[in-house]
Formats: sequence, C-alpha cells, structure tokens
Amino acid sequence: MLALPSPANPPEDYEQVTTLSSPARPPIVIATRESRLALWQAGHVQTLLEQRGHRVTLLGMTTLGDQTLDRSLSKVGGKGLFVKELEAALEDGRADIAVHSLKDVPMDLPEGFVLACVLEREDPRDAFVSSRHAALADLPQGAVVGTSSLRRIALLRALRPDLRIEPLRGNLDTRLRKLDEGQFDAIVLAAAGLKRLGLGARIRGVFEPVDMLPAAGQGALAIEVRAGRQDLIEALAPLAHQATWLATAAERAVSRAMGGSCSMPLAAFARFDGEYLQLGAAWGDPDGTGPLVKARGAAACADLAAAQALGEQVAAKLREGGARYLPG
Ligand SMILES: NCc1[nH]cc(CCC(=O)O)c1CC(=O)O
Repeated sequence: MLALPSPANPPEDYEQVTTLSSPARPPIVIATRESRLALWQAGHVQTLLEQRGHRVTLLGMTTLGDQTLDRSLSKVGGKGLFVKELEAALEDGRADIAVHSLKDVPMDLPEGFVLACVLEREDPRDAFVSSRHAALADLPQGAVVGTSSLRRIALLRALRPDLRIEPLRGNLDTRLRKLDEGQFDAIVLAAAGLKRLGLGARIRGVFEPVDMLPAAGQGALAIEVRAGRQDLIEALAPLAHQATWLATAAERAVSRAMGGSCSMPLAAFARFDGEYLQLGAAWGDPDGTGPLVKARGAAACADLAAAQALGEQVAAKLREGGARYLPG
C-alpha cells in the first residue's frame, strides 16, 4: 500500500516543510553584543538555525563590559559583565537565546538560565600577532607585548621573563589598531576570534598548548536560554558538538573547583585522544609572582559527569601543587 505523508508517517523532510509553512511560529530572537566578533558569532548561529528551517532575528545590545574598555576586566566585575544584559533580555522576553564565547561565560549561570548547547570548537590556541617579528622567540630583549589577560601574562612571563607586558583591552579591531599604531611590538589574541573575522592572515604563529595553555572554553561558542524553554533546547540540540561539550565541561570544572575567579591566572585545556580526554591545567598567583603550578590527567569520558570528575581531579592536583582556591 502506498504510504501517504501524515504526522504519523512523515516524509524525510516533514519537519522542515511544516516549519517553513507555519507563519504562526514566531522567529527565534538572538540577543547579541554589537562587537564585530559577537555579531559574527550570532550570525553564525542564525545561519545554522535557518538551515534547519527556523526563522531567526538578531537583537543587538551594548553591555557594561563593552562600555568599560579603559579598565581591566578583573577590576570592573569580571566576565559576568558581558552576559548579564543579554540575560536580562532573555528574562523579560525581548530575546530567546544568547550566543556567547564560552570563555566569557561564568562557571555558574544565574538561577533560571542554562547552556542549551556548546558548538564545535574553532582553533583553541593563542595567536602571536606582530608586524615586525615572526615569533615570540624573535622578539628582542625587553620588547613590549600587549595583553590584559592574567593567564597570558603569567604564561608569557614563564616563556620570556625579559618582556615588558602592557595592558591591552578593547575589541579585536581596537587591539589590532593599537598594535598597528606602534604601541606594542606584538600582541597575543585568541586564534579563533581572528579566524572568525577573516583576520587569520594577521596570525604570525600559534602557540602550541604546551607553551601557552588556552583558557577554559577558548574557541568554543555556547548558547544560553532560560531554563524550561524546552522548545528552544530541542531546536538547538542539532547544533551541539559532543566532543567539544565534554572537553570544555572538564576545563570549566577545573575553573569552578579553583573558585572561578578571573582575578587569577588559570588555564585549562582538554582534547580527546581516542576515547581518552586529556586535560592539562596551569595556575598562577593572583599577583603574578611565583612559579606556575601545572597538573594534568586523562580519563575515558563518555558523559558529562566523567568529564567534570576529570576536571575536579586535575584541580585537586593543582591544589596539591600549591594552587589556592579563590572565589569569583
Ligand atoms: N576575552 C575576550 C574574548 N572572548 C572570546 C575571544 C575569542 C574567541 C574565543 O575564544 O572563542 C576573545 C578575544 C581574545 O581572547 O583574544
């Protein structure tokens, strides 16, 4: 007998057809910061959702984090600055989802919010950017390197104690402009952000994780929704990338177990080698003195609990090595 398409017996593209022909369904509104990188990231998620038949619009917002470019992030209230205003838009229904660089998402979200999914990771490494010098090793004694990241400062000091490290804030274009104006001999930025904005040609070299361990979540995007928005959680499920999700869960578990503060240098990076998740972490004193404490571990991580347990084990090793818990 010929099987006719019906809700009980859908053709392969049934989902898509009904979605496209259902004008009653409102679009998914993405709350986003208005930096070029944030807009690229929101647009990327928009495209992925549109490819799956959803209608999507963007709601651009300026956050406190974007307005306070003159002071170091750790002094004005930390990473939460970039996400709070987007969460307010989700709370009052102006928007449905927020797209974040996972690196900027606090370890514990406020009550009522969840990460619906983590997308496949871009290059997690840090990039060396300079017009005059090809690599960190080529910088002359005492050269000036721009970065405000406590993690990058601590790791750079370990590699090249002679360098002068100066603060550098602002969005990617601002940071590159300050380099081009001659304020620095070189700067260090996440490779992922540069690549996303088509600025990969500015990368003179990438630091391998053994030399400069990335920050927890670096290079990955996460999508935040209000807890209970099961409709959105289901719509977003196809965008999730399991390996990235487990690796970044292990990394974030290290940060959480160390207190989640962004006023101490902390690096955590995990990747799968076969079925084993290999996790490395490094911790430095908040005042930037003293040697780095390093730890690593590996485990077969098939689920979230195992990945988080690995992160906690590695954090425990950091503490055994002298690292201190510092609440955010
Ligand atoms: N701290 C700001 C920030 N948050 C995310 C990225 C880059 C993209 C990413 O890591 O996903 C950057 C810029 C940088 O660190 O150079």
